Amino acid sequence: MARAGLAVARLALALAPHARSIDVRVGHGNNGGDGLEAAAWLRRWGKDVRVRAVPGFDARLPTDAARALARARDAGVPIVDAADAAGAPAALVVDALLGIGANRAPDGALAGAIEAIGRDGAAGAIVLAVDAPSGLDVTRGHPLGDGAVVAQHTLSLLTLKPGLFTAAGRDHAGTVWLDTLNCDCGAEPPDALLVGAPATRRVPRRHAGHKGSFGDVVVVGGDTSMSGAALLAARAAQAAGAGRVYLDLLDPGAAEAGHDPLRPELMWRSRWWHDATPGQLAAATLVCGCGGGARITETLPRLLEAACRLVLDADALNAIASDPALQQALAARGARGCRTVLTPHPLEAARLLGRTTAEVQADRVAAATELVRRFDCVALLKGSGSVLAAPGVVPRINATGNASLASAGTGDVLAGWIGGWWAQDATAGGEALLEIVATAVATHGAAAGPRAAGAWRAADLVDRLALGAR
Ligand SMILES: NC(=O)C1=CN([C@@H]2O[C@H](COP(=O)(O)OP(=O)(O)OC[C@H]3O[C@@H](n4cnc5c(N)ncnc54)[C@H](O)[C@@H]3O)[C@@H](O)[C@H]2O)[C@@H](O)CC1
Repeated sequence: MARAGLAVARLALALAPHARSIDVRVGHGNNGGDGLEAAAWLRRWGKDVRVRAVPGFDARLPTDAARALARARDAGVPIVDAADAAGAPAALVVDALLGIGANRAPDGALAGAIEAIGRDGAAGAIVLAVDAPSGLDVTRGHPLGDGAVVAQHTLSLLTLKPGLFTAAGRDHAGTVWLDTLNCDCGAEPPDALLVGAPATRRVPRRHAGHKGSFGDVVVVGGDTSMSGAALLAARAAQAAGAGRVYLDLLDPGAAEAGHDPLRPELMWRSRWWHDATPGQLAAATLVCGCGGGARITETLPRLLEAACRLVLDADALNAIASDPALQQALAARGARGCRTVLTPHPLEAARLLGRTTAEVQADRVAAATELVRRFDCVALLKGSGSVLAAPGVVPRINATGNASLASAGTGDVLAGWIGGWWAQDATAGGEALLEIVATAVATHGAAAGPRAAGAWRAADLVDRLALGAR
């Protein structure tokens, strides 16, 4: 706790070196103890620090935290009631109300203190949460009650927690920092791992390569009035570096157009899904479902049967969710050595699992893992902090991207982008396939830029991805 408090105080100083006045909001557990230790350090360093504690906190403090309280008092830190609003507003607020011990909806004085931090933040204070924003379920990433602290920074102690990175977690945690406090936590198996930025391509583009060396992608989708979704996926597959990209539009009217004037490199096919030989189906990487509408359903029995590498998105997932025979066909693919990547958003995942979207969002890692268990696939559950799961592998959480990607078509771009990467590394399965998808998701999110500013038009996003892929 002493080390944790020092780490919090150091980060507070680094984040807000200008801050003269600092409020430390303290609860009745060890998280409060960390806050008290930090308050003592900041006071020793000459800051105007106040502890605002929930009523009766001192009677309930665990032993270490009670010692921290004594140290804060010895350092001269004033300790006032959480509801006491006297004094100038603080420039920095340290949230040490509840940490990983939070296990139910805060109420009473604790809920009031969480609201007060919200008001401080709205008034311009920097909010630094100790270990977890108070009131957040740090495993699953959602508030336990009506509200949880919204911090600009969270200092995670010992380990990172999945709920800081997925569901609503990112909106509450802000920038996440880690201090392991010099403890070796490596012995415990992780619940999930963060996706890291790829250093290099797994498969280099050799000088002696040609277009046939970098894989074929076939995009099957684009029912009436939705051909744009399939076009975006095809353009993204090409931007990823696939050697040849084919577009099989299901809307006969749109297919007649025969080419994409902005990307004439794309090759248009009609009913390829029906006419391709088993060898062609086995050789290509299929991206199926983007804007697929009702017509996608008739393609699925053949593609599930014969396509060796299949990315299933959007309407393909909806069609499978409503048809037990297709579900069986999907689940049987793995045993034949056929690989599948599912890319559902939470509603599509809910349909596949026969649950509500809220149930999926309540535990995103569990939902992705369940998709893998049922369908023997790699599952990518999209949304803030996309979760990736594959058989026998620790799930991953992607930390790139932001709400500028919340616009129509960016999911189609992602499906094609994944297909384009996979086509170049066609033998990958298992963990290697998970890494390919992780890389694709991380780069797709990173292309959004560091902050959510406005919204990306999906076609612009493809151009940005293409630049980054070179
Ligand atoms: N080895 C460790 O576990 C370390 C723990 N540290 C600190 O200790 C914290 C965990 O401390 P605690 O386990 O004491 O838990 P907290 O301080 O997070 O919460 C205190 C207690 O409040 C109760 N509680 C949970 N939800 C509540 C609610 N809604 N309303 C009222 N009471 C509620 C729980 O019984 C919990 O034990 C960490 O987050 C971290 O800040 C650090 O000092 C580093 C080392």
